[in-house]
Amino acid sequence: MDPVAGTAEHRGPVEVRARAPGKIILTGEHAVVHGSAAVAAAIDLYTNSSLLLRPAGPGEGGGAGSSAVELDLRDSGLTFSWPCSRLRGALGEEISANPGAPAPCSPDQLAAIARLLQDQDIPEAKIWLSAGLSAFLFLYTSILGCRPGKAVVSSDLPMGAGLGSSAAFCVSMSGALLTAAGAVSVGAHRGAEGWEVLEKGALELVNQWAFQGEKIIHGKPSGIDNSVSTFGKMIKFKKGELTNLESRNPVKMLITDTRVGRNTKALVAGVSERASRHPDAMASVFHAVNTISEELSSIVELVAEDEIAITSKEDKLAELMEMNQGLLQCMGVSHSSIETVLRTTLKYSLVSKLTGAGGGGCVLTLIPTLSSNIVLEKVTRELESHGYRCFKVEFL
Ligand SMILES: Nc1ncnc2c1ncn2[C@@H]1O[C@H](COP(=O)(O)OP(=O)(O)O)[C@@H](O)[C@H]1O
Ligand SMILES: C[C@@](O)(CCOP(=O)(O)O)CC(=O)O
Ligand SMILES: [Mg+2]
Repeated sequence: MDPVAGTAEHRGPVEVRARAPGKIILTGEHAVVHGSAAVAAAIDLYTNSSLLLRPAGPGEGGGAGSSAVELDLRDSGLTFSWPCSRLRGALGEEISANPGAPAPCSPDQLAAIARLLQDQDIPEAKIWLSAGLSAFLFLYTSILGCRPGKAVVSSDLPMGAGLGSSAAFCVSMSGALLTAAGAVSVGAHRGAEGWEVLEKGALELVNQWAFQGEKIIHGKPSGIDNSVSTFGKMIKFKKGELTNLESRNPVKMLITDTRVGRNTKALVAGVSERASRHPDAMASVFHAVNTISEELSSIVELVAEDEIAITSKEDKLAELMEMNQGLLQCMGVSHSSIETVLRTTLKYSLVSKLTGAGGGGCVLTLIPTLSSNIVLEKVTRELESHGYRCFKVEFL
C-alpha cells in the first residue's frame, strides 16, 4: 500500500478530510528520546479527521453551532463545543493564527486551554482524553484562530496502547487544519484508495505542527511517531534525522494488545528519572540500543534470496528484538502482562518485544516466514485466553 499519511481530500471549499497511520517500533523506543537510533514502520490502521469550516459569525447562514468550535470524537461517543467568543476571551492575546510558522504551546496558552477544558464535562473514566483535547485546541486555534468549525475524528487504533494513536491524531488533524487554512497543497501524485497526497514541503509543515501537538500529549517526544505517521513506510530515526528503509522481504508481525492501559508521558518521564539517578549505566543502555537499531536497520534492507537466507535474516532480527526487550526491562518499562506474552510466545519458539512506551499496551511477535499456520493459531488462542487481543498488521 502507498504511504498516504497526511493525505487530504477536498469536498467543496471548506470541507476537508485527512488520515494518518499508526506505527510499530521495531527497536529503539525510549532510547530514541535520549538520542539513540530507532526503527519504526507505519501500519495499515488509520486515524481519520474531517473538518467543516462554517461561515464566520451569526446571521451568515451557518446555523446552530455556527459560531463555535466543535469536536466530535466518534470512538468515545463524546462531543465538545467551545463558543468562539469563549475561546477569544480565554486565549485573548494568545490567539494569532499563523499556520506557516509552527511554534510550541506557551505556558500561558496551556493554562488557558486547561481552563477551556474545565468548561467541558469530561467523564472521569475518560479523563485521559484531556491530553488529546488540549492538543486539538492548540492546533486548531494556532492554525485557524477562532474560525467556527466542526471536526470529527475516528480511528482504527487502540488509544494509549503503543501504536502511536497520539501521533496519528496530531498528524491527521494538522493535515486537515492546514489544508482548510489553505496553507498546504496537494502534489500531482495520487495515493491509495483515491486519496490525494500532500507535497513534500506540505508534509514537512504537517509534521512540524504534529510534533508540537505530540509535545502536549507526550511531554518530551522524540518525534519518531509523528515522522513515521506523516511520511509513512519504514524509517530509521535518530536525533530528528529520518532515513527511509527499503524492507525488501516483508517482515510479518503479530501484535498482541494486552489491554493494560498506560500513558506514554508518565513512562517517558520515568525513564528520564532513572537516567538522572544512574546516568552512566543508562548511557550504556541507550548506547547498546543505538547499536541494536543500527544493526537491525541494515539487516531489514538486505535482500534475502532463498529460504535459508530468509531464515538467517529473521533469526538475526529476532535476536536483536530479544536483546532490545532486555534493555527495555532495564529501563523499567516492561509489565507483568508483557512478560506473560513473552513467556507464552517463547513456548512456541517465537520472539516478542514490547512496542511503543510499554507499561502494558502492545507487544510485537516476529512470525518467521516458514512458521506454520497451526503454530500461529495455537499461540493466538493461548494469548487470547489471557484476555489479550491479537491481530496481524500490514506495513505500509
Ligand atoms: N482519536 C483520538 N481522539 C482524541 N484523543 C486522542 C485520540 N488518539 C489519541 N488521543 C490522545 O492520545 C492519548 C494516547 O497517547 P499515548 O499515551 O501517547 O499512547 P499511543 O500514542 O501509544 O496511543 C490519549 O489518551 C488521548 O489523549
Ligand atoms: C516511548 C517513545 O519512544 C514512543 C512512544 O510511542 P507510543 O506513544 O507509546 O505509541 C516516546 C517517543 O519516542 O516520543
Ligand atoms: Mg503516543
